[in-house]
Amino acid sequence: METTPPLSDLDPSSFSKPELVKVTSIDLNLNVNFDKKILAGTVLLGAQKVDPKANEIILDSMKLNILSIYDVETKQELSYELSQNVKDFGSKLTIQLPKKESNNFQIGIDYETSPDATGLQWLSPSETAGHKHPYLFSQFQPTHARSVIPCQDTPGVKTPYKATISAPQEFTVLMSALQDGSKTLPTGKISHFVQKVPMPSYLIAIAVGVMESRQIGPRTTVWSEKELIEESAYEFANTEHQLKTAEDLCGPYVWGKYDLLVLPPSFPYGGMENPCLTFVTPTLLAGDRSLANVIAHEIAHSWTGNLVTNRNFEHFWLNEGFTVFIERKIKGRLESLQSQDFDAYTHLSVLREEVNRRGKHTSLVVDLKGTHPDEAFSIIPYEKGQTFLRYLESVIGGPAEMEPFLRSYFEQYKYQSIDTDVFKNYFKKYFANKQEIEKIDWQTWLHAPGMPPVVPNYDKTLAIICDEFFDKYNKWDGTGESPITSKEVQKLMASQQIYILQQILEADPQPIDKLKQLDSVFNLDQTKNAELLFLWLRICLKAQWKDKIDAMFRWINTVGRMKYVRPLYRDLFKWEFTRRRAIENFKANRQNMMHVSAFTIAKDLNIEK
Ligand SMILES: CC/C=C\C/C=C\C[C@@H](O)/C=C/C=C/C=C\[C@@H](O)CCCC(=O)O
Ligand SMILES: [Zn+2]
Repeated sequence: METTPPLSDLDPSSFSKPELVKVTSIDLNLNVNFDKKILAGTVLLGAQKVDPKANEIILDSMKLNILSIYDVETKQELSYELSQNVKDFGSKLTIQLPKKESNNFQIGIDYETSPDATGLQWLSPSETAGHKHPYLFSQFQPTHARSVIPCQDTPGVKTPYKATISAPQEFTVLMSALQDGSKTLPTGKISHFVQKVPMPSYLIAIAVGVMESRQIGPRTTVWSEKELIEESAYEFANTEHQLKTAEDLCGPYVWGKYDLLVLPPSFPYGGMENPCLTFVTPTLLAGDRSLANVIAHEIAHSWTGNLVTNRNFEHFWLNEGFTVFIERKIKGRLESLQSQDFDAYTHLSVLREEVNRRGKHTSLVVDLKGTHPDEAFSIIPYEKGQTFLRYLESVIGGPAEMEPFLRSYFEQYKYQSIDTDVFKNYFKKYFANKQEIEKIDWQTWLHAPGMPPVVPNYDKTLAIICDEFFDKYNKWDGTGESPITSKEVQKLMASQQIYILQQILEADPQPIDKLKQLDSVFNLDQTKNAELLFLWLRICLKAQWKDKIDAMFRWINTVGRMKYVRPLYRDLFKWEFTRRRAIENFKANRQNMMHVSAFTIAKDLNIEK
């Protein structure tokens, strides 16, 4: 009986042992039941012995109601054991393999999910924009696929998948796969999907809702509820340009379609790189395309993460650091090198805040034994990871050297899952003729906590303009006219306005009268830009501006994106005046949050279950 967190040599977050018998394909046939909030049906798993002596296959599962397990060929029932549930990691499912000559198996599992499956969010009509129909969406990264599918829930295992999903007639079903036809029957609608490219379980995704769509490019359709479809089509109109630029940088796009799904506001992340169908938060809908860099980020994952995948989440920086690095290169090519460097430079202060908050657990490669990846999640693998790659680029002679290397690395490791040593060795081999690589301190960069040991020499043209604005504002005593005017501010890019607010947030708490002026100059109470609103609310909280508290609670009760909600909850918790209300508000709303948000905010607020 397993009672402690998994401790496999390959993945400390999974019970599975693909080194003995590995899953080679997944074929789902599930019915969506909105009344019971469950998915029910069958999964057929293709499996292959890796160790010829193995006689069982080990899977991950979490709160699944397993009804029967059988050999698909002979229909013979297979005996299995489901271990006790280990908090946050689920249960180990051990299935005896049928005795036969061949090393290949087809195992059928009839099962149902639990209404509180951690990987699914079931929304009531009132939680959607249309207020008429329920909605279902998934978020499987890092380890929540096991709450929906009995599988080897480790990024070390990649498989193709197929799915047949039955849902009520008026609903659209979308998955991280290509659509393979659908038919409407009196009993409901049946949709078929096929994903031929092998991928890890965390990239399987499903959304079911009453939606509309608009084609916005030759390979891109944007989906959302009717209420957001026009805004979404406008906001993401540059997707094909971003995708083409990414192909120039990284090589051919192998996934066929690149669709976008704009989810209801409770979606916990900015975006999730589900293949063929990126999921995004509606907080990207700024009205001026200023937050569409998140789409470039998700596009970049089509190579970094989805094609070349971290072997387990201790090497998450291989997914995210590379993705931010490519995302900024896309921006560099589409806008300017100054914008590319501005993004990298200004995110150093976001990185610094997180490094200071987390202290010692801030290395690039992390130890996840006994720690759930959702708990370890932070901006560090993103920003420290991209800083490392930018440093490596400068050491080997710049983009003209680094970009061909990146293409070669993607080509070499596509469809595989790798760890940091694989990358390091490939880099060293590729640049073996360059003496400069001897000076790279791999140990410090990869394994030491803290800020990056070297900060690249970024172009600061766009940042200097912001520094001047900040200095004028900071030196101002708050009397008379504001030294910065709305006319001047409107001429700045949204990212520059964001950076100015970031600096104000980092400075000492501001007098409220000065903040009133700042509000009117930046038009902050009216802004549609969620980044600006987020920083504005934090600045107001830091100033202990009591009149703003109700607005803050209203926002954190509608928006689920953790990037915003977690720091705001932490700030509200820090101030004694709002602490109790923050805890009570969280307790009253946690059942409407996705599992990952409730799990991490509870930890931020020191609340045990
Ligand atoms: C050092 C980190 C170690 C382990 C973390 C592993 C997995 C992280 C897991 O919690 C899931 C992450 C999913 C991320 C999805 C999208 C993000 O890129 C969004 C970033 C924040 C945002 O923009 O809202
Ligand atoms: Zn990412």
